[in-house]
Amino acid sequence: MMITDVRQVCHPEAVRQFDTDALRAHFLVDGLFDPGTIQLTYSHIERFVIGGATPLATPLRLESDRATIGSANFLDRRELGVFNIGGPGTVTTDGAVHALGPRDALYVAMGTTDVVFASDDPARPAKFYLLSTPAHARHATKVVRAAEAKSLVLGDQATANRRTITQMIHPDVVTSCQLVMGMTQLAEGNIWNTMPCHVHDRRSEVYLYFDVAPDARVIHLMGNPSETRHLIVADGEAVISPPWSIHSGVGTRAYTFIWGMGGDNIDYTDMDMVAMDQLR
Ligand SMILES: O=C[C@H](O)[C@@H](O)CC(=O)C(=O)O
Ligand SMILES: [Zn+2]
Repeated sequence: MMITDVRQVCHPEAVRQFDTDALRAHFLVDGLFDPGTIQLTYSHIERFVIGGATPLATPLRLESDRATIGSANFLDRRELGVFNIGGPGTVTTDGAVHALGPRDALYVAMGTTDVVFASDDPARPAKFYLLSTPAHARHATKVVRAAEAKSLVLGDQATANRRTITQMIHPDVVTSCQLVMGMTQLAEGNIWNTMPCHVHDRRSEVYLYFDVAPDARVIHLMGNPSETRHLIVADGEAVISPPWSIHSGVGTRAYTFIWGMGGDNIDYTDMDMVAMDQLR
């Protein structure tokens, strides 16, 4: 499988000059859930691979790309987080079948040679969101059900950011090398995700927005706190957040997103809050 979408690292001083098309070309990832395909984007930010697998009647196998990944199997030196945002399906890792219902996740260990995605019903396909980072130790492959993960309810209706944060690939739930992932669901009538916002220069992050109604959008905020930019994001689209960037968003109505991080530590709370008067 050839990975044709490769994103380079951008210096924040360069990003200041980007127009809308350039910002989207560098930081927005769309087309992830093209039915019957696996889509992969390689980012030199944290060497994330961001992907979607949407199997129909034929199961789909995750293959490496020697030129991009540099190893025979995709996970020879990587770990993988899989979140199912579609109908029920299975992920088979080296012959072990893991059933993933809607919103369930799977941590896949480094060194797994064979990963196959399937849908239970092609008429209601599973949609597997994939996020992979380099890894240097093998930890156990583990299914994480949303109901069994760690949940936090944050924010208030008055500030329109009442939301449930479910920490799924998190040190209290599953052991990983550097990958930390979870899901944040906005309560009905709430639209802001993380605001006041933060940066964490030690780690980069990717947001995948979903449960976005066809006629709704999320205005994703990025950039240096004093030099913000925005991306208008539709359902099933992801945004790469460099280490120097804020990552926050406001929807035209409630939505859900999966956040995933890689970098220098796995401490979810390691964030540098940005004071409101620093934002421009
Ligand atoms: O570093 C942590 C991440 O930015 C997210 O987990 C934030 C988030 O889900 C939220 O506030 O709604
Ligand atoms: Zn963050």
